[in-house]
Amino acid sequence: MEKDGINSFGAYLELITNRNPVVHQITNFVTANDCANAVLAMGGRTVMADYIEEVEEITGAADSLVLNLGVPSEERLQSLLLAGKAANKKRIPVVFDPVGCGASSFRRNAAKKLLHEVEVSVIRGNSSEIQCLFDKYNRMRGIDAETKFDSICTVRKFAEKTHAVVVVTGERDIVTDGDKMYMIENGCKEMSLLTGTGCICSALTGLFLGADTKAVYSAVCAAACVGIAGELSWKRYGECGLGHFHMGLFDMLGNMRKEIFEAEARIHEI
Ligand SMILES: Nc1ncnc2c1ncn2[C@@H]1O[C@H](COP(=O)(O)OP(=O)(O)OP(=O)(O)O)[C@@H](O)[C@H]1O
Ligand SMILES: Cc1ncsc1CCO
Repeated sequence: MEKDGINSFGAYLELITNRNPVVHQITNFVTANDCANAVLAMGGRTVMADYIEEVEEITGAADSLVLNLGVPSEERLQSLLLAGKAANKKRIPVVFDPVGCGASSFRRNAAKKLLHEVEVSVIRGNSSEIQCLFDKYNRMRGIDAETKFDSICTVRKFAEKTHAVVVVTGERDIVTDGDKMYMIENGCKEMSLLTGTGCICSALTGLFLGADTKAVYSAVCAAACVGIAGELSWKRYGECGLGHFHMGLFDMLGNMRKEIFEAEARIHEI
């Protein structure tokens, strides 16, 4: 496992269990429960609120904010913007998950507006979503990734342009802050049979950020944790079926310790 510049992943896991950061997530009804339980399993706390009258106050009391575009509406977009701006004012780190951002012009415009008005620390999406955000491709039929995003240079440029850490998940996850670039090889193909593993990755990025971990390491740790949990759960429960595999993810996230992480993580600086 590559460790240059990453002093101790174990320490980042311990930061979470010592601090129990509160992650405010404005997310979608498809995956909200999984995102909440993933954060709890790893030792964090979470709150989900999107009513315009309370969203800034609740953001202000959190350690990090995750903005997920999964089921957008005009009202929810207002909430995302208000929360994002409240977080920026208090220097609370923000993760943006542009779920299905190419699926409609409303989502595309919403994602653009959000990136324009809110300073985000990390953007995490699948290859189609990141492609769409970078204006390389504007066409997408659904929510999940369809095409391979293989231009490492484009991801790096996107990070430079947005001053955010950019994460592209998929068979291999790519994380860059525009300078350093990491590849995470954890995960298994069966993870795409469950909806929400990407949303969980974004939620856990918020968790590491909320424990004061540097953005690029937060993103690397979160991607590796989800991938490891997926692999271990499939190994243990795959033969039972997708339901057990799904629940097993939370068992494995809950059991994630420094030793397991360091034995299982396949992280390379590229
Ligand atoms: N073919 C694969 N092989 C290994 N890991 C995979 C594969 N496909 C997805 N993953 C893993 O699944 C997780 C989610 O990645 P993915 O790119 O599928 O997110 P997503 O499309 O945004 O998901 P969702 O929208 O369902 O939340 C990541 O940890 C990723 O590494
Ligand atoms: C399937 C789906 N539709 C809106 S959000 C979501 C979960 C994947 O992010």
